[in-house]
Amino acid sequence: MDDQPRSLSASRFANPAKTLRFRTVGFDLDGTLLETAPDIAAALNHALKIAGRPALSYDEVRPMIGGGAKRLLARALAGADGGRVPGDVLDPLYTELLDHYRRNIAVETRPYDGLLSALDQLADAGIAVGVATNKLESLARELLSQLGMADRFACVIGGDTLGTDRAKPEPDMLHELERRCGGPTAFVGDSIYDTRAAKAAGQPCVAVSFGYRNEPVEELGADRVIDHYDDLIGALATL
Ligand SMILES: O=C(O)COP(=O)(O)O
Ligand SMILES: [Mg+2]
Repeated sequence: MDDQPRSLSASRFANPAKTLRFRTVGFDLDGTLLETAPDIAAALNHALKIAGRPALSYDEVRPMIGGGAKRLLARALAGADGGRVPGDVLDPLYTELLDHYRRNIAVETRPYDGLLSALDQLADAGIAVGVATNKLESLARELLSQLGMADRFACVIGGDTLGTDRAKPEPDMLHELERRCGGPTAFVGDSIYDTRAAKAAGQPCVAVSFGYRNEPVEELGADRVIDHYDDLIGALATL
C-alpha cells in the first residue's frame, strides 16, 4: 500500500485543469464534440432525394454545417447559384430531414478522439461543461443521451431554446450558458458561428481544426486553435 500521502500540489499537477481560471467551458456540438456529418449528410440526402435532387457527398456537406439544419437544407437546395428557396418548398423538406435525422441520429456519429478524457479532467477539476449548439435542443439532447453523454453536461442550449433569431453567431446562447453554469466561461467551437458568438459574448474562444467550416481555421479569429483534444486543457490554461 502506498503510505506516502500525496501533497495537494502533487494532485494539482496530476490534473492541469485544476489550475484553469474558468468556472465553465462551453462547447459547440456538431464538428466540435461530435463527428455528426455522416448522419446529417444521410438526412440531408433523404430530403434531396424527395426533392428530385442528386445526393451530395460527405465532403460537400461538411462545410455547410454550422448554422442549423434549415440553413443547411436551404444552402443545399439553392446550389451553386445561391438563390432563395421559397418556404412552401423548404418547409416540408425540412420536416422530412428532421424526421429522418431523429430516427437515425447516432448511426455513425461519434465523439472526437480524446474528448471524453478532456471532459473527465474538467469534471475532476470541478469545472462545469455546457453545450451551445445551433441544432434543435431536442435533437442535441437525444443525441447526447443515445451516446451516453447527457449526464456530462450541466446545460444544453439549442438553436431554438431562446428563439431562432438569437442563435449563434448572436451572443445570446453563450450568455445564457454562462448564466446557467456560472462564469468566467471559455467557449470551444469549430466554425465562424462559434468564434463570432464567443467574441460578441466576451468569452475567450478555442477553435478545433478538425470540424466543419468554409475557411482556413486561422481565419476564424479564435484565441487558440487545437488539432486534438489532448491539447485542450493546455490551450485553455493560456487564456
Ligand atoms: O446543426 C448545425 O448546423 C450546427 O450545429 P452546431 O452549432 O452544433 O455546429
Ligand atoms: Mg459546429
